[in-house]
Amino acid sequence: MTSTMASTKTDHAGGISVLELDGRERGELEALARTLTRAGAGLVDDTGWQARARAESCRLPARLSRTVRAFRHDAGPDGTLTVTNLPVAPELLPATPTVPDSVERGATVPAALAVLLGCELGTVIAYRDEKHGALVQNVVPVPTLAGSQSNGGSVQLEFHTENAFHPHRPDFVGLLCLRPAHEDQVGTQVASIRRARPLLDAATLTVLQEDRFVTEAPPSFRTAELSSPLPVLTGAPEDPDICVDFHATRALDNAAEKALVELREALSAVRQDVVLRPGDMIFVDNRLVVHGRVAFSPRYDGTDRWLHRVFVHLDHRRSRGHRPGDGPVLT
Ligand SMILES: O=C(O)CCC(=O)C(=O)O
Ligand SMILES: [Fe+2]
Repeated sequence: MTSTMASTKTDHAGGISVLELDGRERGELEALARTLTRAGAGLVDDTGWQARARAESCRLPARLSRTVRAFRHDAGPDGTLTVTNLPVAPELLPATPTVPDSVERGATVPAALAVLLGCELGTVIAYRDEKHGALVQNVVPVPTLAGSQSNGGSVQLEFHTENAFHPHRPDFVGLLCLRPAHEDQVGTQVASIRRARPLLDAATLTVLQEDRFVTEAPPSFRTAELSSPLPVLTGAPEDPDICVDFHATRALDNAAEKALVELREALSAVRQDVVLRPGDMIFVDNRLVVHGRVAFSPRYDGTDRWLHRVFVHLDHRRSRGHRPGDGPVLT
């Protein structure tokens, strides 16, 4: 299935939810983001700036606010929300970065937009061992990472729950497109367990709910090497959460391995490819949806695909033990 970003908000039956901002809403949001570029030290990772962004997020256009809050309450069968026509002007951007661990420290208009929308959804957080703990990260192709299962790669990125190994993984992942891929068809891929579950038989679902899987941490996370044995599906059996990374999760026995293969097939069958264009921001409910990306061919000449990424938690307090100094960055 392919979803285009052309429509106004669709209902849940017709594909993933899309909210297209109108010209007035886009203008209001641009003014708000511009205010934030001048606030405080003008740095996203400054706690004073973040407090200001939280306060300003109360002034989002009402329709956007309503849509984000409804999505937070229930992310729907596809577990994703895409907001389009955000005020991003690709012609005004610097060259797409090409270095590993690239982040956006400056409170630019796109960085402010990503944080504003993230604040409306919950609390924007980051991880110390990933991209220097910066709140706004760049998803860009990096030559030395081309073949890697990371967002700097350009090979097919396997379906994953973001930071699946981490006890406080994000509740939501937001990806804002600044610059599209050359092919104009490089898709972020999403697949919801709410769509895939009906394709799985009862015995497979039972195995997936048992402590028969371990997930490795990426090499950059030095603190946690391997999760304890855990289920892939948790919570209400008729509407479970999913936590799996098809690159990093291993089954502990043959039946569990078979269940993992079947889960992957079911998710692939309900997969949707989302081609993000400049000014499109997709939010993925990381408890219901796995995401990945198709392979593509970067040029590394400053014109490649460029996304900003933010992570959102709903319960900031719950991760306090992982947040030294009560800041937004988790260990
Ligand atoms: O490049 C994409 O569309 C998604 C990359 C990804 O999985 C991530 O940044 O978390
Ligand atoms: Fe990801």
